[in-house]
Amino acid sequence: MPLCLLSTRPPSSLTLITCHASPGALRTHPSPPSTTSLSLPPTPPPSLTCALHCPHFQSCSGCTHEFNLHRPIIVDEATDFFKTLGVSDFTFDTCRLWEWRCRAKLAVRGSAESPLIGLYQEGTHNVVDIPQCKAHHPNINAAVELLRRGITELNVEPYDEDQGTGDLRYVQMAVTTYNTSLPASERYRNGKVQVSLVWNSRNENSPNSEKLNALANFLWRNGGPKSNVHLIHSVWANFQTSTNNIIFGNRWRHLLGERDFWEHVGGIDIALAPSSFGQANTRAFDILLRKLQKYVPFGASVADLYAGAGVIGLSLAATRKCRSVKCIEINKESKLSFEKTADRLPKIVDSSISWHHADASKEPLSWMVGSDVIVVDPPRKGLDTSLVDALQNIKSVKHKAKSSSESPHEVKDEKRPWILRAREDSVQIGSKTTSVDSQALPETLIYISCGWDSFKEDCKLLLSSKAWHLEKAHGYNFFPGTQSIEVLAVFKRGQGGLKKKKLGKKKKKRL
Ligand SMILES: C[S@@+](CC[C@H](N)C(=O)[O-])C[C@H]1O[C@@H](n2cnc3c(N)ncnc32)[C@H](O)[C@@H]1O
Repeated sequence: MPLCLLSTRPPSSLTLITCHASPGALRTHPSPPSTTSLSLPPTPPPSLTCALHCPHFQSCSGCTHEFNLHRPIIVDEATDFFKTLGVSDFTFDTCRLWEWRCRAKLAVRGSAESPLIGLYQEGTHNVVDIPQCKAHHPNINAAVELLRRGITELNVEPYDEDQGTGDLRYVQMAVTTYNTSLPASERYRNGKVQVSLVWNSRNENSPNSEKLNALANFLWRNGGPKSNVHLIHSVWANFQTSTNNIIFGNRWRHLLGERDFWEHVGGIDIALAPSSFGQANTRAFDILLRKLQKYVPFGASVADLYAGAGVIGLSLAATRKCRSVKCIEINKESKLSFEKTADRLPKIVDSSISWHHADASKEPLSWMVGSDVIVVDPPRKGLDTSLVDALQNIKSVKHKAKSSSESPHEVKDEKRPWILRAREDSVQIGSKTTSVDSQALPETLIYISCGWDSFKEDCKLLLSSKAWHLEKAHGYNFFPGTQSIEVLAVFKRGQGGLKKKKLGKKKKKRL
């Protein structure tokens, strides 16, 4: 009997919705338990075919609903929301339902004899072990089991939050599914795991670093290329001694395996350092990127705000032959990954590409003016207020920009420290002389959101200003098992609906 049937939680919806999961999504689900009965069991209702079937559902906080994974209830709300705003063709892509998570940050607690590696129980700091997590890529679960063995055999003490003692605090597991020596159909299943051990010490010279090296060697010996099952891509250490809730410290060390971690999404090879933001659902992100590309005109100039390692901007540079791409990101650690990715773009890409270490909320207009398309992909809390303000007042920018032929970030006698810092940490790739109309205002705003509530607020604010209207919206099942969806919304400048109505009236008069 599937474990979900033992659950005391009611199904999240009593209505049975037809399962629209693509065959690819369903194929990856573990086969149902074999039966000794000669007669075939009745076909399960769709809610069960698309159910989580995870033994940790009751205790783990990672998933919040276990039925109808293909269609979180929030999709109905999103469909209605967009309809009231004039977009009646909102689409929702089901994506992969199980084993979708290629990036996980897990707490390590308990004892060396009995380690707990997993997520906190809802509302507590008690860690729940999740060895059979159904959301994880299977090789994350396998690497977690290997780590568990290593901790026990080498007597590595997990972190004790109350005392501030112990060695291993967290582990980040990131899977690369890009291995060109395998046929494409086998790459996902054979993903390799980059393991980052978050170690409770200042640096690699601290007294407990021998244990760190021993643990890294254990993982490499038993999961590296010379082991029976090659599972581990590389091992990294991050050093963190702070008592707050921030997982990573500032110091990273590459210990074993390949230094560079490559993935292939949005038509390009991307490098991702463990310190840089990476999307957890690689395959769903690829589907979203391919849709996004269709909304960017060929040859456009693009500003990619909240850019991380610049994956979106660089994918657009390559696939839409953009005139220029400007990526703005607050995390300095993403710069190196951006440079590596930009270096591997096809040689025919002839855009002016730059990455800026900057806070997008400071003088946001200066990043927008001169671009045809703005892409924003903020964290869950949504856009910074100053950015919403700037987008709302975009029309009034024209004459301000006219007073200077250069963007504020280019001014020669600049004294503002954050702009000077941003300049120092910036990277320019390709020619800077590409002709960009420095006074042009963006015509398209593409908003990618992982926070539905904040998106709704930002969306209402943008539309209320009448500076933008909503043209299209798509949803993606980035986090099956939860009520979160990823949204791709396309806004166009001005009041499209009103214009159309006026146009309609004129036509009628002529008739
Ligand atoms: C959801 S991630 C998106 C990253 C990237 N677009 C991608 O898909 O890989 C949000 C990014 O915004 C960055 N960020 C957060 N606040 C920021 C700010 N005020 N200015 C610039 N970047 C910011 C974070 O460091 C993170 O890399």
